[in-house]
Amino acid sequence: MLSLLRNRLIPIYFSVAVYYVIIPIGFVTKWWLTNEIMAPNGTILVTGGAGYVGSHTVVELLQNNYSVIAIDNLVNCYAEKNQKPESLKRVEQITKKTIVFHDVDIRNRDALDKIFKSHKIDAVIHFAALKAVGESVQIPLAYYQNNIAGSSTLFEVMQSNGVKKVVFSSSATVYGIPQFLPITEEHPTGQNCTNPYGKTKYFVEEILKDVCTSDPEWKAKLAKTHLGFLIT
Ligand SMILES: O=c1ccn([C@@H]2O[C@H](COP(=O)(O)OP(=O)(O)O[C@H]3O[C@H](CO)[C@@H](O)[C@H](O)[C@H]3O)[C@@H](O)[C@H]2O)c(=O)[nH]1
Repeated sequence: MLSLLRNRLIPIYFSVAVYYVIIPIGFVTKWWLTNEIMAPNGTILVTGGAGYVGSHTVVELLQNNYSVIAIDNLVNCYAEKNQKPESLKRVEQITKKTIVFHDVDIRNRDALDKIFKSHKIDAVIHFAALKAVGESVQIPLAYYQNNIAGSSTLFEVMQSNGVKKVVFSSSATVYGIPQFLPITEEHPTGQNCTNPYGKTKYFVEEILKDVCTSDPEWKAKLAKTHLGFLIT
């Protein structure tokens, strides 16, 4: 009797338990972990991905198992001819992962559209912008063209490709001269912007608010940073 149990029944019950209980629990747990606890690891387009904050963000994304497509027009970073920007080469060294990179200007609608059509992009983190306060006073039109027209083109291409999630790298300059301290998310924006750079960030925030109001599928986060630190 004992040997029948040991030799036949226990192995059979054990196999049935593995097949019908343990393996399904494993699959359900994996599904639950990937879908409920961690956000599904999708593909993020990072504009201005070769810049200071952009490249650090790319490191975080890769280390958290997102795939990254970085675009940059190289106006404020170094790259040898036909090569990835130096900052992204270093990100690849740190993370031991590969970044898809396109040398593209966000005002170039056709090039942007091609990127959205050739990759399955889940969301965009938008850093590409001119960002020097003093320079923006001297060449305001360049700032309005790059930062506002560029962002608007990017959002149009996102919309026409059904990508409606964006994190926008704004700036604490949208608060202007603070009306109270510490500044909170309730602090008014755009009232005392002291320079064209800050105004471009304020206008793009307003564009995104209007887009989200017009279409509830759009989700936008406005990250206001100062000297690389997230303020609100
Ligand atoms: O039209 C443009 C303008 C700039 N860039 C690129 O965008 C990146 C911007 O990065 P960087 O100049 O290093 O600025 P950061 O200090 O990283 O600025 C980040 O943080 C600022 C707030 O502190 C935001 O205003 C900026 O949008 C955001 O990129 C650079 O690689 C540029 O080459 C573009 O691709 N297209």
